[in-house]
Amino acid sequence: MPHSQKNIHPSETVLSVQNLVTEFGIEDGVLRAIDDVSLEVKQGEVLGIVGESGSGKSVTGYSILGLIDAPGDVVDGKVMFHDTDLRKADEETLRQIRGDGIAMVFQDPTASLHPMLTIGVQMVDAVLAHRSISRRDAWVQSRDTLARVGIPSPGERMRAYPHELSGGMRQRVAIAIALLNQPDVMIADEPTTGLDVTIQAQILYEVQKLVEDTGTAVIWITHDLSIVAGLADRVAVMYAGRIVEEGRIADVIDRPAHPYTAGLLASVPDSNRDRRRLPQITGSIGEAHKLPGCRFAPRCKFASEACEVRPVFEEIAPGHKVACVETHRLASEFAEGANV
Ligand SMILES: Nc1ncnc2c1ncn2[C@@H]1O[C@H](COP(=O)(O)OP(=O)(O)OP(=O)(O)O)[C@@H](O)[C@H]1O
Repeated sequence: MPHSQKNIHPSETVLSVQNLVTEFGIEDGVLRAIDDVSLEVKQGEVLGIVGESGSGKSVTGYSILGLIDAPGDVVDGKVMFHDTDLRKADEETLRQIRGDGIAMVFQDPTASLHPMLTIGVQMVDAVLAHRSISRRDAWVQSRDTLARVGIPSPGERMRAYPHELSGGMRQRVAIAIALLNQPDVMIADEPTTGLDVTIQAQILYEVQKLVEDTGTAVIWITHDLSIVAGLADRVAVMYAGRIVEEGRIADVIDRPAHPYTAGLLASVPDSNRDRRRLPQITGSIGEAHKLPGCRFAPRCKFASEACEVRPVFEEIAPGHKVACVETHRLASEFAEGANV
């Protein structure tokens, strides 16, 4: 079916993650890399997952797809893809769903491309792994998908080897391969990091168009809030393995309710807003995974004794959730700022 003919049902939840916990055995015990993570995406929706290095974004993506290997293990939670519980699915079902139902684009495009095979051969094989169509039709579909992600002269690029393409082109090829079988969900893990900002913007624009045309739901993982600001419908902010804030992108950007989100926003250069009143964050995640209470407390200017208990992740406005007992102090700081 051509992409544009796919029926889009924007209210349909395609992927739902409930209370997911993934741990790694490490030298001095167990690291709970993600701790009670819940999220969902609907058809045609873009969810951004944002947080600094070590916050658990990639582990979330890998856990969804059942790609966590020893010494790691998904120890609790549910991952529902439509009606299939992926944690209970057998290897054959998972293999079919990976690529065909949920596709992942990894941080390093080179890692997912075979250096000795042309782009065309790799794409055609990826189509034929999931579809019984002729090689010629698979070739045409591959070429058209390259064109959709903005690759010029796609027929010629099909005959090229990965090393003959620039980093930006290779990344587009990786995204095209992920989209080849019209997956219901694409999980993209920092796929534009390291690319020139103009090329990043182009790729984001093309992804947005694709989402509109095909209804593919996208989970876009990044440490850069400004990237999801222009791309996502909703955003989940992660810190040391937990989601600390989630909501519609405009709500989170205009009224951040967690001091960590406010700190991330403060680091985004934005000439249209006065960010001087936002609390800057210093330090790093460090040993935060070991804290039983709020893991951000050691870096938070609003921290109090109340933060020694794990904050409840609760709704503060329709569709806007936060895990912070001192969020009112952040809000009053904003209010004071508005009066200056
Ligand atoms: N194979 C592993 N063994 C032990 N710990 C791991 C392993 N993979 C990830 N972790 C730990 O899990 C935590 C979350 O890592 P993750 O890669 O998901 O973070 P991230 O937010 O994606 O960061 P980055 O942007 O650097 O990729 C980190 O503390 C990391 O050290």
